[in-house]
Amino acid sequence: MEKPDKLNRAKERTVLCFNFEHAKMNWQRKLSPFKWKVHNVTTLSQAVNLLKGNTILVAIAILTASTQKQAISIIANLVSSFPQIKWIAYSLDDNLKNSAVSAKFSEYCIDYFHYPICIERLAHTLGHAYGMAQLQPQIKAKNIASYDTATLIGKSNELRQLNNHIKKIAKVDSSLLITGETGTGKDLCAQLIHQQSARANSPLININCGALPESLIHSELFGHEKGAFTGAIDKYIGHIERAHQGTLFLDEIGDLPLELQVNLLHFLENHTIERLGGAKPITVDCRIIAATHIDLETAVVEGRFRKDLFHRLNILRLRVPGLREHREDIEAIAISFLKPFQQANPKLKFSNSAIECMLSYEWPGNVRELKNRVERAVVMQDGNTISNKDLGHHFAKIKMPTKNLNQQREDIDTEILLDAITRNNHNISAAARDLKISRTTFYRLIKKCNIKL
Ligand SMILES: Nc1ncnc2c1ncn2[C@@H]1O[C@H](COP(=O)(O)OP(=O)(O)OP(=O)(O)O)[C@@H](O)[C@H]1O
Repeated sequence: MEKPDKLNRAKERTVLCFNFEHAKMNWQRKLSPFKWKVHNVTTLSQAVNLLKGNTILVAIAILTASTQKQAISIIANLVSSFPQIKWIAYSLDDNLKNSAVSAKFSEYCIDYFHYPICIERLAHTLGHAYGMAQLQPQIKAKNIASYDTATLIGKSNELRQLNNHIKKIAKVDSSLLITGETGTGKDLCAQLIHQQSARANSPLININCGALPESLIHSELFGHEKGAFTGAIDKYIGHIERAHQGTLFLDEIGDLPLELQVNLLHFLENHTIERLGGAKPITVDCRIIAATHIDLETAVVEGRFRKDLFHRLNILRLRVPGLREHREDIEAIAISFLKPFQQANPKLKFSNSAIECMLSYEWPGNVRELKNRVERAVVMQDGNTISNKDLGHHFAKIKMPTKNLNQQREDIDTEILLDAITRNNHNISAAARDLKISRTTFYRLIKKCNIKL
């Protein structure tokens, strides 16, 4: 077994932790004594973005009986695109019930654990998997283009305009503020701007200001020197410094505590930072993109956000529309979210009722909600067709609009006309005679029912 003390001098290794359960588990704390750096992801696109930018050789999938089907489908996709990765499955249930699906795990995973886990054994398996993966010849990830999630799907005027603005904004280096409701695609826009900019070959560092614990946020952003505070056993390079020559994306900027807003403003004005406990300023050259789903102008008026920082960030502005503002893109976006799952099951599709429900829903959680609902529906559906019920409780209750009398009459007329046309080998005069109506009336009805001859 690998003992933490023996690993003190070992190089830190990286493991991807795909948490299908969104369960709160501090894997970093559990595995750091064994010199593992843990990257947590909960969605396919997060995993792909991470794997595209990092050499990761081992991954753990955390699942339960209810998420195993979704998990195996996603792992199968990731294995075909990133074959270098050795997967280990960890079930939070004591056993996986669906034997057909669980058998698949032996195809894709080198080991399987179930709750409760022995962390030393897991660390041993991870070390073994890492060593095995390193012995493989360098395999280049394939099919990555098909996973290139940094694309805004949609042909509506709103998205066309958004893409145009992105192109223009990518050409310049000024600070940018992206606004829009939660889940609209602000993060995706920041990725696109970075990719299309002259800084594309340098890092895009993404910080969620709302997700960092307040006690850590200063050292996470600005870094610290060894011994700067109790527990600072090593020097730590902060996120801002790591964005040197690239782009720094400050998500949920409205959540940044006021005292750190001062430090950030200082950086924006001087392009220098000081690590905690450090004496000398360090110059950092990076483009700043900030995003918020709250109204920063109101936050300024209410004293929750510094006016001077707001003006520094708000040099360029990009508003991402809510999904209900570009409904015509819903179907195409939903189909794009189904694509990764169609690699495992090519017959998978949406029913007409599912599409109609998606088109009429308000989408308060925007594209992210659509994505989550599609992933959920893939797990819930029984055959190959996703129904409105599979999309969630709310969708099961949506009553499909009933057709009015005229529409129903038109349906019946269409059926009768088509039947007569087929019976009479497409001879319109004969079909009209058959129905005891004139040719003119027949043609009028064909036009009314929109039948293409
Ligand atoms: N037009 C689009 N086409 C395809 N995928 C999209 C589109 N817009 C958003 N997405 C996807 O929707 C998900 C949510 O988008 P994103 O994380 O960028 O939203 P956000 O506005 O930054 O959310 P938050 O405010 O919560 O940070 C992501 O997986 C993103 O790739």
